[in-house]
Amino acid sequence: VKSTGRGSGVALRIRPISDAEQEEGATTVAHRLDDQMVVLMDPMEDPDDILRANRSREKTFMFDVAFDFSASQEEVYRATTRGLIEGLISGYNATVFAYGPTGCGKTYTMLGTDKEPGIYVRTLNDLFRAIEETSDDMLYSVSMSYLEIYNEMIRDLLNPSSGFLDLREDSKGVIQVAGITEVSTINAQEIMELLMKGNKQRTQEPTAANQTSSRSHAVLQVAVKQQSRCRDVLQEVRFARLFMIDLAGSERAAQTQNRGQRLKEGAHINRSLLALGNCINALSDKNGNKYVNYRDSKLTRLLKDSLGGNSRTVMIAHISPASVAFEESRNTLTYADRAKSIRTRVSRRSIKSFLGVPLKSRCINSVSSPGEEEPDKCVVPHRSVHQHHL
Ligand SMILES: Nc1ncnc2c1ncn2[C@@H]1O[C@H](COP(=O)(O)OP(=O)(O)OP(=O)(O)O)[C@@H](O)[C@H]1O
Repeated sequence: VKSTGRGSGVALRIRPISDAEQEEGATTVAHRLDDQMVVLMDPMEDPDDILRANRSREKTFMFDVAFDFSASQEEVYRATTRGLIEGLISGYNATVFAYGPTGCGKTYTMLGTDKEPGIYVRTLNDLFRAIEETSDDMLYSVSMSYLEIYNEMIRDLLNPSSGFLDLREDSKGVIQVAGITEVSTINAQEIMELLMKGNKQRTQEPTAANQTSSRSHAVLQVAVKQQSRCRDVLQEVRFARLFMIDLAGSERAAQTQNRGQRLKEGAHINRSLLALGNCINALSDKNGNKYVNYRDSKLTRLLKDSLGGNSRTVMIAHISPASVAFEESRNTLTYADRAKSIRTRVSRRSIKSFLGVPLKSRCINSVSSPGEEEPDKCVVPHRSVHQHHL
């Protein structure tokens, strides 16, 4: 399997067809052709229509890596996320997104089940192992937090009673969630229990498309601080953050027959997804002179340092193989296809310290995003690539 490696990339996962889809009489219209290619067939077009048959019935898409029902959780983890760990413990930020319509397997990929744990736990296990291997020379501290963004409000999934939390910029210019619970356990079983419990706190409501549809974006944040054990030289304290994000369903509000509250949620969900898409679009601009508007949503503000020039970004897009999901699958494939050009320049974020005492300077961010000094001005209109969500 070709891996997204240590860099950025886009993966596509087609989940198994569900019993409900089969009962509806759905056929399979999305197939993985090889390690990278996926084909989607339009179920509405008449296969006997010779004139049109070869023109529009099938569309193929190519990704860094493609999975179908036969892929194990371990395979998906290895090909998409494992390669980010080495960077993380060397001071590079990274972000992994699960994107796709409701019920297509985002939570399955990220959280998974007790028997088939997903990317969260596999990543943390490997991170702790990697840290142990280098702990003779380096001193590490790892902390985790788990939050949701629902209707543009942030809630602590490890302590939901704490109400809505604010984003703040700390003295080093790093965006933090004020008052969030930070956990530093390294026991995998404990972590899984915490995350399962936290996930149950996510705002879920039935939509016509999915009985337990997640209406929020769930964000698992892992912060790694690292310092050389050698105390008699100018030391460097390195910080890096990994965000693993289970996005809310990307489906159109209309498709789920949502009204009132659901529609409002749809608009907010779209606001974050739209802002995310616009940021990715601007970041992937070949000339690098597009303004990246992180301020448009809570999600992109939180991810500012992890999407910019300083980070690796992996998107895992999810689709159903069923004919009944054709429209959504096509929209998702198109969105993911456009996200493919995320190719961020990576630099290491660090602050110097002397004899273990950190200097109170701002973090040195050697690559700044274009236009960053003028956060409220949009210098280039964004391409409207995500209109299918509206
Ligand atoms: N690759 C897979 N293998 C087996 N079962 C899967 C797979 N992907 C998804 N499923 C099952 O499909 C159902 C829906 O998946 P899941 O809850 O992960 O969707 P989702 O995209 O997170 O939806 P939402 O946006 O509503 O939260 C679940 O029962 C899940 O266990």
